[in-house]
Amino acid sequence: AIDLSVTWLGQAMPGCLYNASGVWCREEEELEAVRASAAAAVVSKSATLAPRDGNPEPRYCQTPLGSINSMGLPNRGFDYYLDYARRYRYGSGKPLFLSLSGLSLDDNCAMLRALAEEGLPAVPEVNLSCPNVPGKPQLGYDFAATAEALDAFDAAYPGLYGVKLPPYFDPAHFAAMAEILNRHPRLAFVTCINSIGNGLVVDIDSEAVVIKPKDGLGGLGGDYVLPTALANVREFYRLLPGKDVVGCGGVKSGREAFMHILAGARAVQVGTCLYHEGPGAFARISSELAVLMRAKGYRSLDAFRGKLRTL
Ligand SMILES: O=C1NC(=O)NC(C(=O)O)N1
Repeated sequence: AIDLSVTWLGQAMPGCLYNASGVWCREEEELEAVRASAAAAVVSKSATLAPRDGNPEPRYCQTPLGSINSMGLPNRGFDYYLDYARRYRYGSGKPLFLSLSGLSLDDNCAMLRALAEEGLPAVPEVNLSCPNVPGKPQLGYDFAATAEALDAFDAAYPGLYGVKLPPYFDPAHFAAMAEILNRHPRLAFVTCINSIGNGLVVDIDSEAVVIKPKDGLGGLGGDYVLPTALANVREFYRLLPGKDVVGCGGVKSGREAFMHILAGARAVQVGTCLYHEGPGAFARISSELAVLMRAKGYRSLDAFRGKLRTL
């Protein structure tokens, strides 16, 4: 039989797939639908301290090659997701991750401290990479600010945590970021990647952009981002010994999930595809991955994780 289970962060997951933060996870009903599906874990929409309406619509658009979004962190506020984490059925064997995207370092630390006080099994995934709050740069592209933030996170939160990284595009940046991340032993995982920020999709019929915020600039997902996502997974898998890399970007079938794991991913998140297909995508992609593994003679993910061949 094919074993798709994953053991990490001191716990076991029944499979390797779950949602990308932001997709099918803003409302409790959505979170519960993911948990009830073949997804192996659940991550909540990035929380800010206070609830947020987010950016004006239209703010999401699907294209033949994926998606563009400038949601602007619409979310129910941290207390809503903390309350869900208090009532979450951890016995289901599916871990709960809480994505945090404070609008300031103080807000991120306040949320981390509040979570720590609860002593819940929920694991924070701190978002260093939202590209869509007007006027706010992606923290993960400011190395000094990231270094300062991680020191503050270590002081605010005693447990294991992860960060959601933006895509990097230069070996010097992979190295610089890895040097910072490797200073933090309780930073247990990085999720690569968030959307490729500030793309522009043009509709030639209307001769206009397709989303309203930022005059049409938004984060790209889907087929557009797969090679960049795989590069970030493979580079950080090599550069962060002892840490896990969660793959995110361009997964729409067993094939891309296989690629991410081959590149080193411990687990794999699904975003754009989930947005359109719904939580049924997890059973389909899992089945496709199992068929692929069987054809290749792999019985578990450990048999091929990180074994991408070079030439
Ligand atoms: O981190 C984020 N990445 C995205 O692509 N969009 C959301 C958002 O805009 O809320 N946040």
